[in-house]
Amino acid sequence: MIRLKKILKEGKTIIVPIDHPIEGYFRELEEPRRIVQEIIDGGADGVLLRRGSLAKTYDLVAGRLAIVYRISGATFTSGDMGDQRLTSSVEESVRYDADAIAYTVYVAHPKENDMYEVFSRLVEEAEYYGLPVIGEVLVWENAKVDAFEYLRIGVRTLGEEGAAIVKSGFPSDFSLYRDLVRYSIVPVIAAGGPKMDSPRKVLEFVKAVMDAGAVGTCIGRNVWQQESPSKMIRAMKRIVRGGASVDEAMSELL
Ligand SMILES: O=C[C@H](O)COP(=O)(O)O
Repeated sequence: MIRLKKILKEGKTIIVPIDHPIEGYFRELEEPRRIVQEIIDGGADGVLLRRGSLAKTYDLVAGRLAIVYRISGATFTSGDMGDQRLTSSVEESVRYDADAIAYTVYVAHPKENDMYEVFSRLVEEAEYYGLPVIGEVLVWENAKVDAFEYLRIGVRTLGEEGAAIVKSGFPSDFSLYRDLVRYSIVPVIAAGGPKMDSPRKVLEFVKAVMDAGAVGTCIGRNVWQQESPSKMIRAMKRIVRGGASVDEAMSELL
């Protein structure tokens, strides 16, 4: 699969998502071109984005970053981020030259099975075009469940249903993350989350997920909410691609 190789170069990847505006107001995303240029300068492998930001930045992205086209979403203002709907199609993704599509399933949500059904249909359709599907699994925030077990089952289910890569959230007990990755039958990349206390914490997190067997990261806010997103990406790359220590990677932030 040529498209997948553009994303998983030598088996590792750094994808930076900027698909957030549906989920709230983010000052840093006021100028998508500025952030995309930072992502390119940092040397990331791909950018994950929606229709509007892609249209605004296509000339920058083309030939420089793999396009991971986000085709699911739920608005923050709807009050239920877990109620993911399809926002595009395989056909449009191919027309936009996407290298992969990304779809999210919220496990423990009352509509979980509907989301899996849509996911499976997308895989079936995307396979025809050689378009990899990245499945994301998150636990619905209103569910009172054992997040680890739900994530582990979700990660495996997405792989069983044909995800090329699974992007996963984390159990609160991080030591269980390795077990979650081990149960997956496809490569796992780490989701990010709200901004951490310091750049070092971000790099410690990247180191921990790589040590636990992830093949890369799909981290947004903790990249583009830094003073220099491109430097942060370079530091992350030292760990993801070079196996550097956190201290070594920190030198990129000076
Ligand atoms: O698709 C990815 C999400 O928008 C998460 O990004 P984040 O690292 O800011 O949580």
